[in-house]
Amino acid sequence: LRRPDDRRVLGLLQAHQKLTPQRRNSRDHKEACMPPETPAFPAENITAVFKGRVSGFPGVTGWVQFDQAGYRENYRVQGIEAGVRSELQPISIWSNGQFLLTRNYSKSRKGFHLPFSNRTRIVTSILGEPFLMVRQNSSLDGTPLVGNDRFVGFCADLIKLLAKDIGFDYVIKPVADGKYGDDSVNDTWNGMIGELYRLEADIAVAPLTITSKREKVVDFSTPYMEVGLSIMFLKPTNPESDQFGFMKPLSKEIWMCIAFAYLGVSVVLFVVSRFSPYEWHLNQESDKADKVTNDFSIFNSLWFTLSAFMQQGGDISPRSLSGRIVGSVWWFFTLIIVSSYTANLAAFLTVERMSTPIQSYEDLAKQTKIKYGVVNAGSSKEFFRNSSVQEFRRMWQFMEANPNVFVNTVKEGVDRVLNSNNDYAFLLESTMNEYYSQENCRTIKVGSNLDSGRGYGIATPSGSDLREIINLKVLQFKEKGEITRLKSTWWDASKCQDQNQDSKVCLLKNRDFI
Ligand SMILES: N[C@@H](CCC(=O)O)C(=O)O
Repeated sequence: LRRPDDRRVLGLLQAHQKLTPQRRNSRDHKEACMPPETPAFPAENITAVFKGRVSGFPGVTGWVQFDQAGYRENYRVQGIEAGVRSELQPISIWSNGQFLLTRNYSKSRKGFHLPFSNRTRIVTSILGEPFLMVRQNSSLDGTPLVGNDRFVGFCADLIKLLAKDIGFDYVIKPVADGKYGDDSVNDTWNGMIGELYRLEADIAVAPLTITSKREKVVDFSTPYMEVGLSIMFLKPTNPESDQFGFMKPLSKEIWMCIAFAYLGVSVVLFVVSRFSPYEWHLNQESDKADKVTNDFSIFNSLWFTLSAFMQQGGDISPRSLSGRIVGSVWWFFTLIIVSSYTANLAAFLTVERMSTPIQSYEDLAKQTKIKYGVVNAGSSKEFFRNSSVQEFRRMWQFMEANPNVFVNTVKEGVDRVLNSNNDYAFLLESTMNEYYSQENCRTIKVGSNLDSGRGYGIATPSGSDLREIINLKVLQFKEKGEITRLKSTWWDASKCQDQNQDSKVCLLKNRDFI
C-alpha cells in the first residue's frame, strides 16, 4: 500500500467536504458513531478505518493511516501486515482525531449515513427490454425527446417514482461499457458496479442481481423483483400432419419387433401343430371323409395370429395343448401391445404433440449437440463459475471450452436462439425470458428455474446518503403494489395467448410409454 489511491477513500473524502462544519467537528458525534469493533488508531493525520474482507480472514477489522502527503504511514489489520489492501472496505475516515464520515455499518448503520445532498444524481442503468429503452421521438406528436424523457421502460418508471418520492433530480446515463458488472478481468470491476465503485454514478436502477461479491463493493437495497435463472429455447412448431401418423404412438423399433414376433409365432404354431398328434383329426367334409387333416397350415397359422392380434378371434383354434400354449402366450402379448397402443393414441389425439428436445437443465448438461450460453459480465456467468453443483460445473466446463457460446447482451442471446436451428439454448433470467417469449411468441421458457432466491436490487456506492431512504421506498413500493403495477404495464402476458392456446407443450415422450 503506497498511496490512498483507493478511489473510494478519495470519494468519501470528497463527500466529506460537503459535511457541515458543526457535524464535522462534533466530538459527540465521533463517540456516537464509532463502530464498536473499530480498533484504537493514532489520532493524527488522516486515517481510514477499514472493515477488512481478506480472503481467508473474514470480517477482520483494521486501520490504515496516511500522512499529509497521502502516503501510507502506518498500517495494521489484525496482525496481517501486507498485501490486503485491495479487498479492504473503508468504514470510517478520521482526520486529526476527528470523525469525518463512515460507511453505513452493521447494527448502528442508521446513525451513519451522510446528510442528504440535493445535487443532481447520475443514474446508471443498462439498455435492454423492457427495463430501459431509448426513444428518439415522442409517440404522441413525433417531437424529438431530450434528457430523461428519451428513456422508457420499467427502470425509467421506477427511478421516476423514487426521485419524486424522495425528492432529488437525476440524469439517466446508460452504462458506458454496456455491462452489468463483474471483476473477472484483473480483479477490476466493470459495468454498472464499476461505475458505482469508482463513484462515477450515484445509483444503479437496472436488472442488477444482488450477489455476495457485489455486495462487498456496493450497497444494495432489498430486492424489488424476484427472479431465477432459466432456459430459453425455440418454441416447437406444429408438426406436419402425415398419413402414417397412426404409427407414431409406438416407435419404429417396436413395430419391427411386433412384425418379427408375428412371423415367429405363426411359424412356431405351424411347427407345433404339425408335431402334435392332437392337432390331426378326421376331415368333416364329405368328399374328403376319413382323411386325417390338420387345420394349421402355414397360411392358417398366419391368419390365426393376425386375427388374434386384431382382437377378432378366428374360425379355427388349436386343439393340442402345445398349440394352445403358443396361442395364449400370443394373446397375452397382443393384450399388452394393443392396450399400450390405445393409450398412446388417445394421448396423441387429445393433446397436440409438440415437445422441445430439452425439458430441463439436466437434459442440457447431458448432451453437447445443443449449445448453450449466458451473457458476459453478469451474475449468471458468475453463478456457473462458482457453482459446486455437479451439473452446473459440467455446464460451466462446456461453456468455457466453447467461448463462442457467450453473448454480450441479452438481446444478442435472444436473437441467437431465434436464428438457431434448434441448436442453441440461452440461459437468462426468468424476467427477460418471459418478456421476450411474450413479445416474439417464438421462444419458450423451458422447464423450471435453475436456482431460487435471486433478486434485483437498486445499488448505491458504499456509504451513500441515498441508501437508507431507497431501501425504505422500495419496501413501501412493494407493499403498496407499485412494483406489481409497473411490472404488469411492461410484461403483457396476453400478447401470445392465441398462439399459446394451440401450442400446448406436451411433455409426454414416446419412450415414456414403451
Ligand atoms: N441480471 C444479471 C445480468 C443478466 C444475467 O447474468 O443473466 C446481472 O445483474 O448481472
